[in-house]
Amino acid sequence: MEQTTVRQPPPADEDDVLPELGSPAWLHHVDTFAATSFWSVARRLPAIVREALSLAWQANKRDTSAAIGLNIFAGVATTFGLLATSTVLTELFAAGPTPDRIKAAVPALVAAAVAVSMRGGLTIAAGWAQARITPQINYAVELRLFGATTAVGLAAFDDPGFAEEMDRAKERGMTEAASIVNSSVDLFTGLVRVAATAAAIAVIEPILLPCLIVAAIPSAITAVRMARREYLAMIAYISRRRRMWLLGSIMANRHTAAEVRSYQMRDFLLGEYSRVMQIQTGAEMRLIRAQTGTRTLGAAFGGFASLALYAVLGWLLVDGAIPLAAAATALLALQAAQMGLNTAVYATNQLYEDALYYGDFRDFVDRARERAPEPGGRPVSGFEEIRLDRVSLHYPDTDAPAVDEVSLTLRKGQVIALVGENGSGKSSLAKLLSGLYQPTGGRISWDGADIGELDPDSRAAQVAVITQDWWKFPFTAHQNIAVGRRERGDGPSVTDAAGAALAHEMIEKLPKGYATLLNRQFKDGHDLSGGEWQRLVAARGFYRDAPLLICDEPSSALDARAEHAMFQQLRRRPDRTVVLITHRLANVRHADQIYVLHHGRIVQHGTHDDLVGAGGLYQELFHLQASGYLA
Ligand SMILES: Nc1ncnc2c1ncn2[C@@H]1O[C@H](COP(=O)(O)OP(=O)(O)OP(=O)(O)O)[C@@H](O)[C@H]1O
Repeated sequence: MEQTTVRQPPPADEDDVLPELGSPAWLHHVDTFAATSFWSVARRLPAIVREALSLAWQANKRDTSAAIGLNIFAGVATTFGLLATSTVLTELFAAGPTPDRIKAAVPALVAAAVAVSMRGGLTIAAGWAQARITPQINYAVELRLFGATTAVGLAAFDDPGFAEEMDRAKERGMTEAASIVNSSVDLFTGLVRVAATAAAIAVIEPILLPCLIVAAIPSAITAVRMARREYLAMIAYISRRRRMWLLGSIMANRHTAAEVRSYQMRDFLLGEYSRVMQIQTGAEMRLIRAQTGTRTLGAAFGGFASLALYAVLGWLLVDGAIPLAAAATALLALQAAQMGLNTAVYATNQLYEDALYYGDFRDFVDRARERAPEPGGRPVSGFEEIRLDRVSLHYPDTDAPAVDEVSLTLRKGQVIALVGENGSGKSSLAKLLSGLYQPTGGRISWDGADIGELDPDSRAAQVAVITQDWWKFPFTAHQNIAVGRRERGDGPSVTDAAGAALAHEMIEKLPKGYATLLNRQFKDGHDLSGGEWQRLVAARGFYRDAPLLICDEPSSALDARAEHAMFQQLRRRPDRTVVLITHRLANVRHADQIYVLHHGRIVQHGTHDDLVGAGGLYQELFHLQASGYLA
C-alpha cells in the first residue's frame, strides 16, 4: 500500500485564527447568546413551545392533539397508580393478621396494576402520535427552505453572508423544526409526570414539594450552560467545517480528479486540510474538556441536593410526622418525579439549543423572502423595444461598477453583439438584460414601461439564456432540453431544438438516445464532452423559444462546423431579438449593432464595417484576431 507522504503544515497554535475564517457578518447574535442566563432561557421557553405547537398543528392536527391528550391521561394514570400504591402499603403495614391485611390490600393492588398498565399503554400511544409528526414536519420545512432558496434573486448569492446563512439553515436549522416539536412534547411529558407525582406527594406530604424543586435546580443550570457553550462552539466550527468540506469535495470528486493530478495539488490540498483540521480538533477538545467540567460540577451539586432531600424525608419519618407507608410511597413518588424532571430538564436543554438553530432556519427563510422579487405587476408578452438608460451595476464589496452608465436600445428582431476584453462587463450587462440582476443605477424599460412595473415571472418567461457557465444537470438528455420550457405547449419540439443546435444526431447515438441519463454517478449514466454539452445547452435555449435570446459565449467549446451552424441559427428568426456575446469577432460581422465595452462603459458602437473603418479598440481586436488566420 502506498504511504501517505504529505508535507506536514506548521503546527497550529492553540489560539491560531486563520485569516480566512474571521467572524462573518451572520454571527450577529453570538454575543446575545453568550450572555444568556438561565432565567432568560426559561423566559424564552413559552415562545419556543408556542412556535413548536403551531408547527406541529400545521403539520397534523390529529397527531398533535393525540400526543398532548394521551400524555395528560398518562399523567392522571400515574397519580392514581401512586395513590393506589400508597393505599396498598397502608393496608399492608396496618395492624392485624397477615391474610386479612393482604385481603384488604387486594382492591388497591388491582387498581395500582390497572393504573400502571394504562399509563404504559397511553405512553406508547402518545409516542406513536409524536413519532408520526416528525416526517410530516420535515417534509413541510424542506419544501419551505428550497422554496425560499430558489425564489431569491441571483444577487443574493453575491452577498458573502448569504451562502453561510443558507448552509446553517440547510445543514442544521431545517432538521431542528421536528426536533423542537419533539423536545416540546418531551418537556410536556416530563412536566406532566412531575405534576402527576407532585399531586400524589401533595396528598402524602406537602413539605416535600419545595425540596423536590430545590433538588432539580443544579441539573437544570448544568443543562443550560452546556447547551449554550455547545452552540457558541458550533458557530465557530461552521466556517472551518465549510472550508474542510470544500477541500474534501475537491479531493474526492471525479470532476476535479484530473486537474488535481495534472497540477500535483495533492500535498497542497492535504496540507491545507490538516491545517484546518488541527485547529478544529483543538477547539473540539477544549469544548469536551469544558463540558466535562460543567457536567462534573452539576452532578456533584445534584448529588448533594438529592442527599438533602432524603435527609428531610428521614427526619420526617424519625420525627413521626409521616407514617412508614406514606414515606415509602413518597420515595417511589420522588423517584418518579425525578425521572420526570430529568426528562423535562433534558428536553429544556434540547429545546433551548434546537430553538437557536431553528431560529437560524426561520431567519433565513424570512430574509430570503425579502430578497425574492415581489410578485404581481403588469404581465408581459413579447416586446417591440427594450431601452437601457444610463444603466449601472455595482456588485457589493467592489470598487468599480461592472456596468457603468450604459445606454442602448434593443429592437424586436435585431441581433445585437456585445464585445470587449475580459472583465469589460459583457456578462454583467447581459444579466441586467435578462433580469437576473437589478440595476443599481439608471433605468431599464420594456416598451416604455419601467421593469419595476412588470410582473417578474412573465418578464422572465420572455428571455432565454444560453450561458457560458452551464451546469451539467443530472437529468436525461430529453429533460436537459425540455426543462427550459415547462409551461407552454407551443414552440419547437425537443428534437427540433436539438436539431437546430446540431445536438440531435449526437443524442440519438447515446446508449438510450434521449432517455440517456447524463450523469456518471448514477447507474447507466453517461457523460458528454464539453462541446456536446454546449450543444445541449444551446438546444435548451432554442427550445425555450423566447422573444429575447441571450447567448453568452455560446460557441466557446464548439468545433468549426457546429459553430457555423449555431450562428446561422441565431439569425434565422425575424421575431426574435438576439444578444450575442463572443470573443470571436468574425461571428459578429452580421450583427445589426455591435457595442464595444471597456471597463463597464460603451466606448464604441455601430456595424462591423463602421467600427473597422473608425479605428479604435474594435479595429485593434479584430485585426489581432484576423492576423492570426492570415499568417
Ligand atoms: N458576482 C460578481 N461579484 C462581484 N464582481 C463580479 C461578479 N461578476 C463579475 N464581477 C466583476 O465584474 C467585472 C465584469 O465582469 P463580467 O463577467 O461582466 O465581464 P465579461 O466582460 O463578461 O468578461 P469575460 O469576457 O471574461 O467573460 C469583472 O471585474 C468581474 O470581476
